[in-house]
Amino acid sequence: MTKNHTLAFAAAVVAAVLLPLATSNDFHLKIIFTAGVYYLAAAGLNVLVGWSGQKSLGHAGLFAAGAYTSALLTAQAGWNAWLALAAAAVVAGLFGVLIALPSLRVKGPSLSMVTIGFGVVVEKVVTEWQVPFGGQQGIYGVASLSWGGQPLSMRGWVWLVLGFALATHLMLRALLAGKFGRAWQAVQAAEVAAESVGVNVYRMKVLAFVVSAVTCGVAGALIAQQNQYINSDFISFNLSIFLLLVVLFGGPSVVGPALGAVVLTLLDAFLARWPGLQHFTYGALLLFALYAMPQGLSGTLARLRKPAKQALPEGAGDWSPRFPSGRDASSVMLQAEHLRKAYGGVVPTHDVSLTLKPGHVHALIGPNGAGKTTLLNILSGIVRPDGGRIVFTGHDITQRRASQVCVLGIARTFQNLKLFPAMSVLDNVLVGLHPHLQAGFFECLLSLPSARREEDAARAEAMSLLRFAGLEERALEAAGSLPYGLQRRLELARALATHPRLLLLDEPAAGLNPQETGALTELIRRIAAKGITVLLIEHHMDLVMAVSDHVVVLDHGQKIAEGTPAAVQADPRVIAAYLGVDDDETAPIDQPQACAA
Ligand SMILES: Nc1ncnc2c1ncn2[C@@H]1O[C@H](COP(=O)(O)OP(=O)(O)OP(=O)(O)O)[C@@H](O)[C@H]1O
Repeated sequence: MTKNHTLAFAAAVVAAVLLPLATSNDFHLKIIFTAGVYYLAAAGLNVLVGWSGQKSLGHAGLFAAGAYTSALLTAQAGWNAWLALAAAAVVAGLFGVLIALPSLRVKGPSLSMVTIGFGVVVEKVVTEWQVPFGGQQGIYGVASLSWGGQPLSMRGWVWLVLGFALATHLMLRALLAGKFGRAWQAVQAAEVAAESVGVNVYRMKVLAFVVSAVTCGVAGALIAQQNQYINSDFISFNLSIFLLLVVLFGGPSVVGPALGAVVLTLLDAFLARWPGLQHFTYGALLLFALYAMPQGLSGTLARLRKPAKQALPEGAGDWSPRFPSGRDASSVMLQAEHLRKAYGGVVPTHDVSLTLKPGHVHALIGPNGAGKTTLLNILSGIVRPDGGRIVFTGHDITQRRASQVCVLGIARTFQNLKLFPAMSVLDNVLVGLHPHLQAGFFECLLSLPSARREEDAARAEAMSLLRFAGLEERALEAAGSLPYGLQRRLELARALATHPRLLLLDEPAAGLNPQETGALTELIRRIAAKGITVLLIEHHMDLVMAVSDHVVVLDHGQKIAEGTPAAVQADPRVIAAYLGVDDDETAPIDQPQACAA
């Protein structure tokens, strides 16, 4: 924790202790309690919506799962109220898994649709089913939490919920500041890029959903136990919208849900006298938050504050790859055989075979539309081939997903940059280290010393890598604010952070000026000298000729030539493919511009 955060947190603890003592009016205490409960629900939902970028419109259903679990277990099965509260968290989490597993497999608005459906079904079930949910009358006799054998007073409830809120804040803050928070942000910014640096996007989305389900379930259970009663009036579609509004209005920072919960609970209490106005106001606020404050109230306030000057983290000596290959012309690092990919009538990969040797720099060239990027996508697991086989360091990776391919040691960059632009340069590189960080979910949530040590070591390593790539001074800047040439360099550094054995570069010099291209050539040479095998797609022939040991030429999805740069340069089939002329009309490729896209 920084000094500022420690002070702010200490102030919040003091306020949480004193605030309930400032009033004995039960109505006022209930408002504070309600704000605390909404904060709990929204804090988890913020992980899903604000951090991982998934929208849910049915979290009232998960609120209900927690509320009815605690109600049924205490009122009908006679469970201890504290145990029932824990069970509510578990049951809501299980519902979260059940919803997330199928709905997060597909892209687009499917999660929103499934969650709307879930919310509506839950509302109908608890309204219509007399047994066990008591129909519209609901369930009476829900046991209140007790302390020292006595049910909690209203003031006791407020202390309890504020204590839960502060603990939740601390845990989520620790979780979001580390590898999980970065991975969720990466998923939100560019799923394909996140997957290509070893983040299992699907698993991260499911995890975010489960976190949101658990906090919503606890919030629901607290409402049922404090009221000692629950019915379907608590669980309407409006609640789902309200929770989403708290998150969007508060903003996606760690304190956003707290700001949103306080402001909107007060507004809700104020507008209670005019129910007709309530929904109109929420709709208007939602529109206002979306259009005028895309970063929510917390983002707007943060922009007004002068940013604190941060010191650059220390590096950890010279950067070196963990799995350097010796240069060996007689062994094979990657063998691709008879690869094929068709998109309808277009066949960008047609029976392509390829051998990559450890420690070598291979180049893949060919005219526009020859199928180079498609081949790179297949090798990196982003596109599944229709036929053929790829064996990499003894593993058949033909049908593996990109994150698994990355974990085995293949990293890549993209023709069209895919950085995480709102994240810092340092965090972009730290996402690249994700597959090598061992700390588990609970270690990060509880900020255990093992997780903190690993995080410190990761930062030091990322700084060393940034120094290697010439980006050290830019470490704390937003990646999207770097000049284009440095963004390309950063994407390369992020790929290196995954500690690849094989680095795939898709047109790394695209859009660079001659000086930047020269610097990039130098960087690729240094990477190769460190023992990392490279496969490079490039249209800049001078770069290809300067760094490659071996060149493969594609045309119309087929391999038409391969060999040393000099041999390929003089090959009449290659010249014909580039110039689109007959073999006997061709001259050797000696002008870089002749091949430039
Ligand atoms: N997802 C897709 N759906 C349909 N067609 C595709 C898809 N991806 C690639 N193609 C087509 O496959 C062909 C090869 O594309 P690819 O991007 O692999 O070529 P390239 O050699 O990398 O070209 P460039 O040098 O211009 O980047 C093109 O005709 C392209 O339109």
